[in-house]
Amino acid sequence: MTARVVLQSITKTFPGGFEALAPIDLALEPGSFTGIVGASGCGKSTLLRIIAGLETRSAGRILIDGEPVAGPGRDRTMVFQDYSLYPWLTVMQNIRFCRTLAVHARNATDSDIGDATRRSVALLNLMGLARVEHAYPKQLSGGMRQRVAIARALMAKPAVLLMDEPFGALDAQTREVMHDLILHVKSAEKRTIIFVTHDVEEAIYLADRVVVLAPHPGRIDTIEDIPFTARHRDLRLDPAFLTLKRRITDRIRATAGLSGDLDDLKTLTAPAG
Ligand SMILES: Nc1ncnc2c1ncn2[C@@H]1O[C@H](COP(=O)(O)OP(=O)(O)OP(=O)(O)O)[C@@H](O)[C@H]1O
Repeated sequence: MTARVVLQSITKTFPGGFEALAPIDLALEPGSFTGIVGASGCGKSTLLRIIAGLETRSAGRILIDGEPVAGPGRDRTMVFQDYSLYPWLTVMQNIRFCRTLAVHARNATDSDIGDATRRSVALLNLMGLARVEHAYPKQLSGGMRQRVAIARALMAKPAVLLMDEPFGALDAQTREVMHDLILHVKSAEKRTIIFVTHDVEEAIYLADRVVVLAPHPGRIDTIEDIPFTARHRDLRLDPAFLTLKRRITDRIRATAGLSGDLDDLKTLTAPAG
């Protein structure tokens, strides 16, 4: 299950009058993977939270497969940087938690329970967690915890998966493993994915489209279609990849009012002689 997501003139002004988002218009095709990047404070998380229904919008509409949505719904789930797992539950119990509540609330049949069990086992395998099914979050590495959080987010078969800096707290090697895992999830699960990150390289590697937001107020600056069809380790060293990375990084710096790049800075600050 996947969905077309349309943002129509979404704005956000926080109480007190701070304009975080100017009108944002964006259409995301079913099964697409959109990376959102931009300078710190440009409104990436605010936009994602509005799509999730965790933050109110000041104006505009969100359409999921043509239907306007207000507030959170099971069609959209979110993965945060800090895992937000329940420490007193095992890996499997964490993955099943929301589903267990939903099943009890609906006076579930044996068939509902059977479906939920099959789904959680499939996700456990998909995320490479079978070995740690009975472990508690504190016994896991950061990468493993984030796998649990992703599996939990996928449990309800959301049409839209929202990810806010999900790998921001992980070391470089673990991030690379997670990148390939999330691409595997994308091909296995076919969700519409929106992924916020500070890391331009990560956005290009994962996404088929990268949206650059400009700050003050947050608005779309540029949209880059990512032309690479296959992902592999060496892609990050491909000249076309590096050119794209440079172009997006330059846009972010320009929108933040930084004109020179780091090489200029080194030249300027290098000792004379
Ligand atoms: N509850 C709030 N009340 C007032 N201002 C807020 C609130 N939440 C966020 N902001 C402001 O809105 C702007 C956008 O914040 P947001 O967290 O969405 O940016 P971001 O691009 O995700 O930032 P970062 O990259 O640093 O995580 C920032 O200037 C922030 O200070």
